[in-house]
Amino acid sequence: MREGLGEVMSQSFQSLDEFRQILSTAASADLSAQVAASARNGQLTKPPGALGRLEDLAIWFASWQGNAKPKLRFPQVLIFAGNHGVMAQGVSAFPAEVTEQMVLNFQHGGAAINQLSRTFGAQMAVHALSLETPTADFTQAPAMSEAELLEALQTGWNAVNPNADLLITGEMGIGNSTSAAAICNALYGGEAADWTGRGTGVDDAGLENKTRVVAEAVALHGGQGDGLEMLRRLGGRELAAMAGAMARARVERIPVLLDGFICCAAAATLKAVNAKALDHAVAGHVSAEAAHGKLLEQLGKDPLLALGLRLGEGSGAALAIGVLQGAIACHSGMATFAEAGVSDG
Ligand SMILES: O=C(O)c1ccc[n+]([C@@H]2O[C@H](COP(=O)([O-])O)[C@@H](O)[C@H]2O)c1
Ligand SMILES: Cc1cc2nc[nH]c2cc1C
Repeated sequence: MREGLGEVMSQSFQSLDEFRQILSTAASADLSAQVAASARNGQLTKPPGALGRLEDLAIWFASWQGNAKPKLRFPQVLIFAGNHGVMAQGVSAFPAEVTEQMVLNFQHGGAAINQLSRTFGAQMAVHALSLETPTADFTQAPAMSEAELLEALQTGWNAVNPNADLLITGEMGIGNSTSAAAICNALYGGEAADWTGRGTGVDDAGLENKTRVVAEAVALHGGQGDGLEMLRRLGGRELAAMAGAMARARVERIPVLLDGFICCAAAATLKAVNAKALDHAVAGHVSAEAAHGKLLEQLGKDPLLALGLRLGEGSGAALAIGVLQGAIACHSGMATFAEAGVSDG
C-alpha cells in the first residue's frame, strides 16, 4: 500500500542534479500486488484473456497502487500553460495571446478538458507559468536558463496531490508542438521533417517553415546534454512542469495516463534520463499530430485510444480514464469462479 511511504518519497529537489538523482532512485511497482492481481485475474468469471487489454491495464494499475483489488477514486488532471519565444519564427496557426485567453477559459470552465474532467470524476487545476515572460527563441539560444527549468519542474512537482490515485498532465502553449518536435528530433535523430507536424493547423508553407525551425534548433542544441538539458534548451515551461509532475507521480507510485504529442515529448525527456522513469505511465491515446505514433513507439507505449484528437489539454488521456475505470471495475468487482459457482474451463 502507498500509506507509510509518504515522507521520504515526496522529498523535493533544489537542483537539477538532485532531480536526476531522485528520478533514478525511485521505487518500482509493488511486485507482490502485481502477482496477486494476476492470480485474481485468472480466477475471474470469464474465459482467460476475454477482457483483452483491460486485464493488463488492471494488473498494471494494481501494481502501482500496491493493491490486488485496486480502486480508482481520485484522478487528478493538471493543466500547465507556457509561452514560447520560438513564436517569433511564425510557427503556429494561432497567435501567442491564445495561451492566456485559454487559461481564462479553463478557469471559467469553458474548455473541452473541463467537460471531460467532470465527466470522468477528475479534479482539475490549471497552472499558468510566467506567461508574461516567454521562453527564449531556441533557434537563437537555450529556451530556458537552469534556474527557469528548475522552477518549472518544481511547479509541476508541487502541483501533484500525493493522495491522488491517477495523474494526467495536460498543456496549453501556442507554439509548443515545435518545441516537442525539436525535443524528439534531438533525442531520437532522423530528419526534422520526421518529427514536425501541423500542430494547431499550419498550411503547407507553414509546415515547411516549421520544419526549417526544428532543423535549425536541433543543429544548435542537439547532442549538447542529456534529456533534461534538451528540455531546458528546446522545451518550454509547461513541458518542464509536466515532466516535474510525472516525476513526482513516479516517486509517489501514482499511475499516469499520457496525453498527446507535447505531453509525451516532455515524458520522453525523463525516459532519456532514466530508462524506468515512465514505468508508471500508460499512453491514453495517439493524437492526430503526425509524429505522435512514432514517439509512442520510441517510448514503448501502445495507446489505449485512437480517436483523431489533436487538442492537447490532457483531453485524450482524460477520455482514457473511462477505459481504466472499466478495467478496474471488472477486475475488483467481478466474482471468481469459486464465488459464483461457475465451472471453469
Ligand atoms: O496533444 C497533441 O497531440 C496536440 C497536437 C496539436 C496541437 N496541440 C495543442 O495545440 C497547441 C500547439 O500547437 P501549435 O500549432 O501552436 O504548436 C498547444 O496548445 C497544444 O495543446 C496538441
Ligand atoms: C483554441 C485552442 C485551444 C487549445 N487547447 C489546447 N491547445 C489549444 C490551441 C487552441 C488554438
